[in-house]
Amino acid sequence: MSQAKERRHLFVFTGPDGSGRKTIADMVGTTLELKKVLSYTTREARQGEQEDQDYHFISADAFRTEERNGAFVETVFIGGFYYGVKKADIERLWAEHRFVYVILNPEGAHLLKQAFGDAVIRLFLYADREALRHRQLERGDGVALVEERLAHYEAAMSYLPQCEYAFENVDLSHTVFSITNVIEQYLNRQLLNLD
Ligand SMILES: Nc1ncnc2c1ncn2[C@@H]1O[C@H](COP(=O)(O)OP(=O)(O)OP(=O)(O)O)[C@@H](O)[C@H]1O
Ligand SMILES: Nc1nc2c(ncn2[C@@H]2O[C@H](COP(=O)(O)O)[C@@H](O)[C@H]2O)c(=O)[nH]1
Repeated sequence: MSQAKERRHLFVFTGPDGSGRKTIADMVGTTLELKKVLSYTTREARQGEQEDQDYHFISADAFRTEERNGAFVETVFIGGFYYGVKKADIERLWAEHRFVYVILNPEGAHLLKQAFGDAVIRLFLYADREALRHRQLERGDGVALVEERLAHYEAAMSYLPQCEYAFENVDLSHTVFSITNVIEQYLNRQLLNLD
């Protein structure tokens, strides 16, 4: 079997907080039947979030133990909580599905790129600061939380040039359509290689 037939990809949806990563990743993932790699976090589930669907919610003690055991390929500490992705989860999904996706901040995207190289395709989503403020306030996030997230806006935006693709998320359907087309090219390449 040629190497091309074995090619696996991890699509990383990244960008500033509130840029539409979760909404778009899950819409594209559902359309293309991609499997999602779930992060572990020590924060509480928010209203509407579900265990094993949005995150694996675990205690800080359990997180630290797993971290000591080397389970995580990357971890971050944000707003007083730990977040991380387990290497074994990626490998397990890759064993059955060659195309999987994950939603991370730019720091996590960078670390996954370092860990998995060409297998990682970073899709950077963004919109202007005012649009992000408006969208987060509209969904009911508190002013303080929104402003705290926006304080990291410029730092997150500075990661855009390093990503394989960038999309300004103005019209949601248009963004989903554009990203679906990009990922489909990887799926089609895979099919061609199997001929
Ligand atoms: N193009 C768009 N136009 C208007 N609203 C949008 C658009 N894209 C996403 N949204 C809305 O913006 C909000 C933030 O989107 P989402 O939660 O997907 O972002 P995120 O990058 O995952 O950020 P966070 O981690 O803060 O949730 C949601 O309410 C979502 O419905
Ligand atoms: N580097 C990582 N970043 C992660 C991970 N899981 C989520 N995130 C990012 O953290 C912030 C906060 O998320 P929230 O759901 O609490 O609002 C956001 O930017 C996420 O994309 C992870 O495992 N590693």
